[in-house]
Amino acid sequence: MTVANIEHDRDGVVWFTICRPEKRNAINFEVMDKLKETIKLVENDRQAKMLVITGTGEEAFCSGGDLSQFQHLQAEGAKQMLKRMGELLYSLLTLSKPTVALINGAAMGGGCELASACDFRYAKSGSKIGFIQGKLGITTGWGGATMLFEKLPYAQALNILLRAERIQAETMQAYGWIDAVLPGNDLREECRQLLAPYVSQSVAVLRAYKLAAVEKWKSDEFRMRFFAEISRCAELWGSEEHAKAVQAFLQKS
Ligand SMILES: CC[C@@H](C(=O)O)C(=O)SCCNC(=O)CCNC(=O)[C@H](O)C(C)(C)COP(=O)(O)OP(=O)(O)OC[C@H]1O[C@@H](n2cnc3c(N)ncnc32)[C@H](O)[C@@H]1OP(=O)(O)O
Repeated sequence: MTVANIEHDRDGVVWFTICRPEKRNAINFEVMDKLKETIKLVENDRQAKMLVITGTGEEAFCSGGDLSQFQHLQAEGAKQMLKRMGELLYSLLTLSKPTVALINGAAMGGGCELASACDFRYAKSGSKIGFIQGKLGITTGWGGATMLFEKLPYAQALNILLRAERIQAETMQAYGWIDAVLPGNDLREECRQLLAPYVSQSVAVLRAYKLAAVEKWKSDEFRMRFFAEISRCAELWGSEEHAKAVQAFLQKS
């Protein structure tokens, strides 16, 4: 069974849908491979104008890293996993076409980092958003804090990270992280309507603006900060606090 679907629509939008509703669309290594393939495709396909990332089902957009798979990783394995997804989110952040996270339900942990790498975040009303890493005894491990500090006012970003709470989409819109809250009766159609003015532009125009926007993130200094965050998370991964929090979550659910 496929872990993610890749669809092209007639407007030039590529839809990447994580298909693991039974794990609330958690990201495992197979999802990473599919995401890598999709980012490359959108970057190189002359017909592709935009990328939308979403999840299957009503409950979750993405619940972050697959704890059932990643809990067994030793220090070096965890570091490699975090760096591998970090590279992917860095290439998503700096992609030369506009990107959207269509948040169809809860976004937790790394799910928030995936969404933070996108240019726009549209959420179904009532979705819960949680940069909850602090409560798991870790920090954002895929570059999420670095991206948050780029995209939100400093105190707002720090507030979200330090609280590590589940926050309603409507509140995250007031904080500036969500760009549009949608009713969600037909979420994809509601998203398509928001994208219509963008996809009426040529690929060349969309690409030129996107390149202007992401140039600042291509410096060595930015990459250094992005991957230093990942190394700090890797150091916390093997802590007793993290192991206990993951065990508690997996046993409860
Ligand atoms: C690795 C990178 C790191 C980072 O950089 O941030 C991370 O991402 S750490 C992971 C952070 N995520 C979490 O802590 C898990 C968050 N999940 C939840 O809070 C909830 O599952 C939900 C997303 C709010 C959905 O709640 P609900 O609809 O009530 O579903 P359940 O909680 O009952 O879960 C159903 C089912 O799915 C399994 N599940 C959910 N999330 C994960 C996950 N991240 N990894 C693995 N499995 C996950 C859960 O265990 C249940 O399984 P079963 O009991 O077998 O049905």
